[in-house]
Amino acid sequence: MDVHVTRSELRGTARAPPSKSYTHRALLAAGYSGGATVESPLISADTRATARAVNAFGGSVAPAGAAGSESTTEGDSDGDLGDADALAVDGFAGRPGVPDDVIDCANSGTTMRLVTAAAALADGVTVLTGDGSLRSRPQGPLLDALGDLGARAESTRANGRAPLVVGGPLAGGEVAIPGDVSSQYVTALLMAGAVTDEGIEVDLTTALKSAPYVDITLELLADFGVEATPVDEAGDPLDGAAGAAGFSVPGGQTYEPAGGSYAVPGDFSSISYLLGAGAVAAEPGETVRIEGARPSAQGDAAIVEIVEEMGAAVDWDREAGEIAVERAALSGVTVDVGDTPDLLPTIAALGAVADGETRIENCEHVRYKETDRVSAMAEELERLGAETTEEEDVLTVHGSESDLRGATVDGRADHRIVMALAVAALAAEGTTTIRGAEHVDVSFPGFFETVADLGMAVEHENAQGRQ
Ligand SMILES: O=C(O)C1=C[C@@H](OP(=O)(O)O)[C@@H](O)[C@H](O)C1
Ligand SMILES: C=C(OP(=O)(O)O)C(=O)O
Repeated sequence: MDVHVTRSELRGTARAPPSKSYTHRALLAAGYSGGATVESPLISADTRATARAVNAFGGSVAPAGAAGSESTTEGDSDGDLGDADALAVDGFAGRPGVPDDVIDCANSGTTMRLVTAAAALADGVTVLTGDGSLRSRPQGPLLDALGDLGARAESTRANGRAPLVVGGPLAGGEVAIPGDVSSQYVTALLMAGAVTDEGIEVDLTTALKSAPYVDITLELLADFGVEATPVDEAGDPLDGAAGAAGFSVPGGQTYEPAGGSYAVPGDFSSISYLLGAGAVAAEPGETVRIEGARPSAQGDAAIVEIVEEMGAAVDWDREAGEIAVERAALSGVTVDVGDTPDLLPTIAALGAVADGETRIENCEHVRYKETDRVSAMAEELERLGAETTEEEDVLTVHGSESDLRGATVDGRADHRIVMALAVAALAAEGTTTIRGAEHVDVSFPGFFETVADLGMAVEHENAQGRQ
């Protein structure tokens, strides 16, 4: 589906969608438990894939309060989760069953990594696959780690990519893994390790990128009563994942959230587009307000400071969970995205609108996402008239040389590229057509409706024409 975005001014209040990262973990943790309710979950294409996996392992995920609250669907289905504001999860109590069918992780890297480690606990074989994008992403280090721990963990094409074949059961042990490809491997091993007999010690062979995502895992595990600890070179405990040399999770633990339920906070990666849109296009003298922005372990909350550093007036009431932003003339910044890869598209889009140079450093791992987001943003922003320079580990957007004008851009079948281009389109002269806009369904299903409510001039085009 194409959308046409015309330069426009925004005002008003939007609500951030719930966090994708927390929702994946909460659904799987509830699956590892005897059962739990997940309040205010994100229901999107990616989190439905995790719900399907929980069902496939013998659990069930269904809207809470729905008649019977039982999944009435086949084991590998996500059922009809609708837009439920709570999900009732029946767990498989630490022992995933052998799925009846292949698990389709669709477009979701988090699902594939977390579910691969869960599959290694089952007494039998699980097959996992996904869409073309997911089948091109690296799984090798996780497969090697599970293999070293004694599980069967193979890529059918022997290229470290899905389809994957995983067989257990895994008892636990000590294993080495690189930290600079994906933090999701560590998250996967910690979540599964808690229900092994022996526990798992993870030694990092390279420094951890995307470390705040492991902090999200540690925070959620603690809320489910599960202990896991980052450690330094000497094996001494650390407060957080930053700078960790490894992680330790004792086995034989039980997942159980206090009060039987877990509430998902708002998503700061999604907030980055709303905040960016406000900074670029709020009506002069007016604010764009974003609700659902309570502090949590999310590294992507850094977008608040980044937008401020670029010159926008931002007021974050942490207790109320509300951010207000006013438009300003933005200037370029230098940002290290080692901890915050998902912010790269947003920062690049803001850099194209800003005056001066925006340097986005430490971004090699951003090439391993739904698409190579470094190249994707460099090329698509150029179509809008921006100048960019791409190095392996750095993306530079030369804002002062940019005079953005509407054009047809390709969302690359990647939700974050689509949303970031929509932010840039707000400042481009005339109308920008974004191809593949439906992919926002991966993390922010109501994105275009939400920004239209704030005043973005947006028209959808499907087979029936413009709407
Ligand atoms: O664990 C998570 O929820 C995620 C971790 C990050 O991936 P990497 O650890 O692969 O960088 C991030 O990019 C992804 O969107 C979500
Ligand atoms: C990379 C992302 O997610 P995943 O790794 O789960 O596909 C993302 O949401 O930007």
